Amino acid sequence: MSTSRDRAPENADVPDDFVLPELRPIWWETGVRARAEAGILGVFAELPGLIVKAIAIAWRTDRIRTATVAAVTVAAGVMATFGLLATQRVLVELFAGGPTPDRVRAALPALLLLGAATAIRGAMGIATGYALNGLTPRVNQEVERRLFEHTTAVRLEAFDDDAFSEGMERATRGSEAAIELVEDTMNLFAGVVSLLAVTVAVMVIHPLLLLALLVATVPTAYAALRAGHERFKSYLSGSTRRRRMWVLQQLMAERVSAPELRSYGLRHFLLQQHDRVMGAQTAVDLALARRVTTTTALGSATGGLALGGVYTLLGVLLVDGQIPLAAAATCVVAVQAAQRALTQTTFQIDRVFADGQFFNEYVGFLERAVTYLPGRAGAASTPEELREISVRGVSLTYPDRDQPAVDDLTITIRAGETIALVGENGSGKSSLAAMIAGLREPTSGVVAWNGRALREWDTDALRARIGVVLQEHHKWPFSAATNIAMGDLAAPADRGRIERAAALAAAHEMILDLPHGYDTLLDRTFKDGQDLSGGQWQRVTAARGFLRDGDLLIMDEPSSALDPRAEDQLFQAIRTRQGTRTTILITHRLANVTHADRILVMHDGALTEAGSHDELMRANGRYAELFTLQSKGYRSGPAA
Ligand SMILES: Nc1ncnc2c1ncn2[C@@H]1O[C@H](COP(=O)(O)OP(=O)(O)OP(=O)(O)O)[C@@H](O)[C@H]1O
Repeated sequence: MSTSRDRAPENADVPDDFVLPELRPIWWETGVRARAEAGILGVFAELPGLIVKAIAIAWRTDRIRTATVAAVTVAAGVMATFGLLATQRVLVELFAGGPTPDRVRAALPALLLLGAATAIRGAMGIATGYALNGLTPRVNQEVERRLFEHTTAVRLEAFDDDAFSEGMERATRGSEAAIELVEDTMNLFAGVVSLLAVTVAVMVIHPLLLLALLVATVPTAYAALRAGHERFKSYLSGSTRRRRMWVLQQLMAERVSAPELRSYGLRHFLLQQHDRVMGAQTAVDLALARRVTTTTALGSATGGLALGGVYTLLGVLLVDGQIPLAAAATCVVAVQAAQRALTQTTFQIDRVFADGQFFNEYVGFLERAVTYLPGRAGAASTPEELREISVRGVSLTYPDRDQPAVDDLTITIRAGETIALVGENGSGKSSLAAMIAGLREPTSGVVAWNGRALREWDTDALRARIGVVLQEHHKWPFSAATNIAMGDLAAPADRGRIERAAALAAAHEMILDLPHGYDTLLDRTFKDGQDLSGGQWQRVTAARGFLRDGDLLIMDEPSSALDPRAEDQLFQAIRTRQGTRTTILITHRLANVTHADRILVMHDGALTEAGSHDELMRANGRYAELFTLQSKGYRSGPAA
């Protein structure tokens, strides 16, 4: 009997229920979704509001360029009207009776006028492009800057709110869409002005021709909008498939999945899933191509028939002597100009609508972000050197959680003390430390620095006095030296200081061994970039905390990935702070906390024991139990 082990995974068929589950809707489809759902009438209803928004950002960013684009576009439209009227004049003269040289001579002034109008219009087109090219990068800068001013200032709580984090992703796309929205709006404006120009010219020549113009252009324009609608609808219906494709593409091409893909022989499995999803997508794309071709063909056919009708009407009017030959010929030119302007306009309407949705996300996000900005109680003052931190009746409950992570906790820490926070996973140590560091605000109670609540001090000045080495540290994509220097960017980057901080964290020798020493770029995404091991990263992170040399240093699990020698070196460095600087140390390696002035034991968010190592061992409580448990592992040798 053959078992699954006998079959090579390369040849195994993929069971149906292995297909990827549906992913949550993706932000970049916002515009598409809204466009597909709005229908053509909905688009027209929302368009004015979006246009006003686009003009408002452009105006705020650069009034001169915005006004230039608008004025020059209108002027170009006026030139287009002149051009058409001049065309008609030329034709009137050319179709008049008499010898040809005389007719050409008579048409010459109008011909010169036509040449001038065309040249000026061309120059204005260049001027609009120039002003627009100068405007959009500035819009981009302004919009992006505003976004990141908010994302870097909001309280950490914002990142716990799913809607906020998702909104941030969308807003990033929205900030890019701002340029497109401004460009689309200006192009739409140009299209509408061209249409108006043709309309005015045609009305001047003969009012009846306006009707002819409408009949000849509306079916094609409607077909273009409908085809656009079909495309959006099809795109939306393929959204789940596309997300699956996207995940599969990542899984098959990324560095992180590469080792398991090979060791479990997942190549065939993933390729088969890819074929399946891609096959379905291709079928949908082909069906769409058929529908779009039919719609545009129908539109063109109707437009062609209408145009035939218009030409017949022109013929009848001509024969009847109601319009001169020149006017009829100009009408033919005008219809062609109107069709070009209409193609531009319909295309831009779709784009303004779709890009406008993204920009709406951006605007909405900024409005929500304001509610997450840190509040201030009165004028904030600059904190003096730490004398005492008091935590009074502090609780913290995370959103969507019933149980508080920290529950009515009160402690006082005096300057120079080394405090160890210990307790089982999830007991609330990191949450408490985050509140002491001013990174999170308590749900109730107060954390005070020298007797005044943290929120009463200037946030930046307060944070400058605190160094935090986080359990979930960030791997900054900069050189090793910069990664450490970031601990105190206010001070000049001094290599000696950086190296001393690195030495305290057992990172100096290790960094010297890197290909470019302290200048080694710590990110493989970049050319010549290197990655570090978990423990090596932890040393760099601790060095950053030492460099800051704050009144208070909070170290959350700084040694979880360190080898015994590095760990010993790190804790010796922490001990040198004792008596002069304040340190809060969170660790599960209890052998490292025996020197602490006080050990605070947390359980389910509450403080259950406090005292020195000897006191807690004598008390024989939870700490003694955990310490004995851990030290037993070191004492007992291999089983006989
Ligand atoms: N951002 C968050 N959102 C929701 N709940 C959270 C968040 N961070 C922590 N928690 C929850 O709060 C509780 C306390 O977590 P905390 O990280 O403070 O514990 P800890 O004692 O530091 O744990 P560990 O020893 O594992 O680091 C846990 O139940 C955890 O699941």
